[in-house]
Amino acid sequence: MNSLSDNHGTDSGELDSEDGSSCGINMGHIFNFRNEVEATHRMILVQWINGLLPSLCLPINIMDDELRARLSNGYVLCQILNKLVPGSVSVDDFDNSVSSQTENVNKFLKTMDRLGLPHFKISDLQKGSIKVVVDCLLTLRAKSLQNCLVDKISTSSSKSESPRSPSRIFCSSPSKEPKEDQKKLSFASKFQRVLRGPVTSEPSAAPAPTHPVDQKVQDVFQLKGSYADLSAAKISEIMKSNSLDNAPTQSLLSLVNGILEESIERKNGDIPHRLACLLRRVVQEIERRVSTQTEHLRTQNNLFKAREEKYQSRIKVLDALASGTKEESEIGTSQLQQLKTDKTEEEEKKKASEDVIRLMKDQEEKNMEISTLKQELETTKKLYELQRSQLEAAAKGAAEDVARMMKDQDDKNEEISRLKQELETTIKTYELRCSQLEAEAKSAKLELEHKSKEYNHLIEDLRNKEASSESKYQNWIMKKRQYQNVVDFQFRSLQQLKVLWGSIKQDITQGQSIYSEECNRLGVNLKPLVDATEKYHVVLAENRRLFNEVQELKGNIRVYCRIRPFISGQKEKRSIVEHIGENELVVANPSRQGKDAFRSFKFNKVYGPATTQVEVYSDIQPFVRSVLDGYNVCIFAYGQTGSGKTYTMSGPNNATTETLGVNYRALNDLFSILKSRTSTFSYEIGVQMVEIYNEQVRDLLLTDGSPRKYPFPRIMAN
Ligand SMILES: Nc1ncnc2c1ncn2[C@@H]1O[C@H](COP(=O)(O)OP(=O)(O)OP(=O)(O)O)[C@@H](O)[C@H]1O
Repeated sequence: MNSLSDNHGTDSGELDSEDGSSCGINMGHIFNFRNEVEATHRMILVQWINGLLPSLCLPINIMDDELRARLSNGYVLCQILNKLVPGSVSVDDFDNSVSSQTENVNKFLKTMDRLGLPHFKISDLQKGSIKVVVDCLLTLRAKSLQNCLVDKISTSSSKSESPRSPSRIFCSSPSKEPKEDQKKLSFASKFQRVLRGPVTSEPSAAPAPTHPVDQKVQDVFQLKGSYADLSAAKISEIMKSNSLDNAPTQSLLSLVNGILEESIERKNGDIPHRLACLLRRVVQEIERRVSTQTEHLRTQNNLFKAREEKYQSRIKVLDALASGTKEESEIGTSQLQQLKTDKTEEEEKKKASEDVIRLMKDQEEKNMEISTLKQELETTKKLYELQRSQLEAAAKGAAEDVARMMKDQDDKNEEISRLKQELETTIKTYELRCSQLEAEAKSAKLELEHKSKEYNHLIEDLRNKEASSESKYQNWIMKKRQYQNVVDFQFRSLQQLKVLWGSIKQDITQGQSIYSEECNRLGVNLKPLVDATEKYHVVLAENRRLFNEVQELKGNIRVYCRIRPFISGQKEKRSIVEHIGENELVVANPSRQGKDAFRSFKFNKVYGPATTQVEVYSDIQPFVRSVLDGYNVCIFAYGQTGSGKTYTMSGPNNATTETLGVNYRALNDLFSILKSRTSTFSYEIGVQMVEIYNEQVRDLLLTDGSPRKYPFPRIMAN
């Protein structure tokens, strides 16, 4: 790409597609086109900066990163402003520190803001879009070029403009040097007038150039000397013609740069009026071309976007069709292959047309083609508008179809995924169930085999049992016969027993009659015995009566006296017993003399110290029998302490059969006689034990809490 006009012609040719449905432009070409435009803008900017600051020597094909590096310190930006309006920005010596660079950039941006020019952000200069920076500087360039020309024109044509009129926007600080301050104000005024000037250039409607004038323009472009030497008539002739319209943009830029460089080299900043007019005309032409091409590029860009969207939608449709059923996939694949083939052919065609167009690039024919292309461009524009509307409608419909198909496809995919999940779940469940059933079948099979074996064993057992049952049956038959024989034998024996029982019964009957006869005979014999027994009881009662009468005759109250022996520790000398008789006891009274020195006492019987317990009880025993015959008997001992009462009645401690006292012996006799009379008499025996002490009678057997002292609640009297 050598110039803007070249781009214009080339791109217009490329955008002429065969029809709206199959345009042969790919996305890579669109991006290349954009990059080429941006590269062109960068080249214009670099040329402009190199013109202002020749010492920089920026390469014409500078890349974004390098341009960013050169501008990021802000020093170059401030230098550009100072070059356009000297002293507008105060810049210190170049300092590589970040703060100094940021300060320089801020100064530049503030100045741009004061001038009402578009500016960028510091971040754009550091890592953002360099395009924003380039556009800003190109705007500054365009403004400065156009309005400086206007200023020059107005300055040269009318020297009456007041130097005091400019705004004080650039006077950030009061200057101590009046001349310098006045100079700054003058340039600020010029710049402000520049900003107030027309921005858009008037479109050129010139007809095709005539050949002689074009030759003059070529001469101007190829001028090696000073532009100031150009005659006013020549410039006027160029201005009046439309030769500038057909001139290459690069040539126009070279013309402008040449005039500006010459003006700078002359250092007085003055540009002849005619050159200023020429410059303005050239700049207007350049701006018109830039504007036209920008609009054209925007249109093409939109067209490319529409076609891109269309292709994207078609690709999506084909992808959707490809992801559908197998047949649709094959059809979509074939269509996609066909489309790719078409695209390849179109690309080849496009490359071929590019080659043809490049070969047909001729500087002489280019001017003619531009006018033709303009008309074609208009036609193409209309066609493109029409196609775009059609494509937009088709794209909209296709987008809706695609959206609907995609939605359907999504629904189908969701349904398929859901069905797949259900199928997987069912398969897993089926497999699990199959495994369970297999396991159950295996276990059932094993169980059946086990049961079959058991049944076989049972059948074997049953067969064995059947055999044994048969043998048992035979045994039972044999036993039955044996039992039958036994029963027959027993029946015969029973018959014999019956016969025997009859004979025995007869014998018993005979025995009974004999027994009754004997009983009668015994009764007859027993009667004298009964009479004798009755007589015996009478005799016995008489005997008891006589016995008790004897006892009464002996005396109802009998007093016996027992003299105990000396016990260990007692001295025999001190005994007062002088004589012990059968019924008499004589004791001495040492306090008396004469016949009163001895006293004699009479008793039923007197027992001496050597008398045994048996001898004492022998005189008491008859009273025990009287008790059982119904007489009241009382036996009690009387005497002073230690005289031997307890010994006589109970016996000593650890008494033996020989030494037992009267009480034990009386009870033994009592129960003995009672036992002998059991067949004839019934007795009830009760026991009461009392104590008489200090004329108080106490019941010693009461344990129920009732008072022990006499009178007692119940005294059993037998
Ligand atoms: N006939 C006897 N032969 C041998 N020892 C006897 C005889 N009579 C009593 N004694 C002895 O004399 C002591 C006193 O006897 P015992 O306790 O019977 O007297 P007591 O009259 O019951 O006295 P208390 O009135 O004080 O109870 C006892 O040691 C007892 O063994």
